[in-house]
Amino acid sequence: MTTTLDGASPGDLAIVTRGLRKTYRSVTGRRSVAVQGLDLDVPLGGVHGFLGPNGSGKTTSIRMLLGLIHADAGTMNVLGHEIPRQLPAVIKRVGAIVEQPKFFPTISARRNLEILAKGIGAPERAVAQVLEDVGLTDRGKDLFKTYSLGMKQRLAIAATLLKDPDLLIFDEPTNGLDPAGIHEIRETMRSLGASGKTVLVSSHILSEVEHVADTVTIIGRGRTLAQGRVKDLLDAQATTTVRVGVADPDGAERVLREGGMTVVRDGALLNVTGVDDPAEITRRLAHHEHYVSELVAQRAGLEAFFLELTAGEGPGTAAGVPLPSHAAGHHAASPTDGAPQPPQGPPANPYGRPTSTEGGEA
Ligand SMILES: Nc1ncnc2c1ncn2[C@@H]1O[C@H](COP(=O)(O)OP(=O)(O)OP(=O)(O)O)[C@@H](O)[C@H]1O
Repeated sequence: MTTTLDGASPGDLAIVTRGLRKTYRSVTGRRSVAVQGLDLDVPLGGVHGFLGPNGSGKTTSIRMLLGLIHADAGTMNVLGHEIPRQLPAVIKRVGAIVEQPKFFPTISARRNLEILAKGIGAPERAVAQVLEDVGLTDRGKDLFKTYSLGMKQRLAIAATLLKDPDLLIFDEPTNGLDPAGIHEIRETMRSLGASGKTVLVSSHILSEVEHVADTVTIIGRGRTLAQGRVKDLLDAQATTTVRVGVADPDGAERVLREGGMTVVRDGALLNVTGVDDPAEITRRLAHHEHYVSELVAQRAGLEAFFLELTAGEGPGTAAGVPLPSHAAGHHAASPTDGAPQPPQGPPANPYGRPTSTEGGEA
């Protein structure tokens, strides 16, 4: 199924892929489809989350977009240029962190950037600017080896900014960081998106996308499951749980069940689903002389939506799941190969790693 960002015209999009496909072949000759018909629409400006379980094809897709590996089929367009044919014309406008960049540990962060700037032909004045962009101006003189992991990652982002790119692509940029480091990177991504750049950030961490991204593409098994504005995807969720506190939870539970609602007990509290309007709960309980002391409607988060969408979409599964009718979307390079595989049962852990990652391009 194809989902595209609602109302977006090609001129509004930083990245467009259609039917993108990549198969890997393992050393034993086994083929596995890493990306199977990915449709990706990334709007210009802002942060776009590229969300999927481990092994769902995010890195492979990004590598194809950056011309690091070949696609088997499909089309890619980055900033209006056909990839890979017109890659040389656009690559200067793209900054990416796909693997950890190497810095010299015993020289300062600033000096590292100066060396890099010289190497890529960026003006020297860009160094001060990018240090400021990632909030490292005050620590620029410090040796790289004294940096925390979060600061190292921010320096990596600063390096991608030297060319003043329009499009930034970060593959799992917060991996391995502690909460403070994650916070730093999120802030940096948000401010880059707010400054008008397009940031594509891949993640298997739902809260990352929920907190940072304006729009999101959710993938499973190398295919687009849903795309859209994060807010729209959340707003469209039907499942609302209402948390209810009453003096007599047993009696209230009975009354609500008789009314066709689903009730799950949480100690003295009741978690109620299966009701369109929470007011219906208070009405029904009051009618039976149960008076509500607490009532909180809790919308399921992106996490619940993601788990619902990707159920049965663990590595290797070809089965699809229905998309929400509103689903729309948008944005992203060493992989292997494969042919379509028959649907398999849902994995015990939707975030489980694939059992085999060996292989090369088919
Ligand atoms: N070089 C390779 N050779 C063979 N198979 C590969 C290779 N690279 C990736 N794969 C397989 O392709 C599938 C997609 O992997 P990919 O790394 O693109 O997913 P991902 O969504 O980025 O996962 P993660 O979040 O774990 O990084 C996986 O099943 C993976 O094992």
